[in-house]
Amino acid sequence: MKLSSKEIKNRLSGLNGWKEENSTLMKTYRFPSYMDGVRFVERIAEAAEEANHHPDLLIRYGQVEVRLTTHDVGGISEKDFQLAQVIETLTG
Ligand SMILES: C[C@H](O)[C@H](O)[C@H]1CNC2=NC(N)=NC(=O)C2=N1
Repeated sequence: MKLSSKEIKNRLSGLNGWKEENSTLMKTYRFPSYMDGVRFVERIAEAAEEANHHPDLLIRYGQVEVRLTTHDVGGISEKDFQLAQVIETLTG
């Protein structure tokens, strides 16, 4: 269930701006306003509920940090990459 570092490296090349840090996928998204970031977080939360897979989210002024890891397996799994792909579609 946990992906190897080789698999993670390969999968990361298909994602824009994501990186691995301490067995977590992470990306920082930037927004013109604080509320744009909040609205982005709301869209992520809906997708997370849909997937039953939940990221850690940090809302800052003008940016949102998204961190994904699979607690059940203690590392990065397929679910993390799947949700990252979905999150990439939510920025528009
Ligand atoms: C029972 C278990 O908590 C659920 O299957 C889901 C909920 N959301 C989750 N989110 C994340 N990031 N990791 C999990 O292991 C996870 N488990």
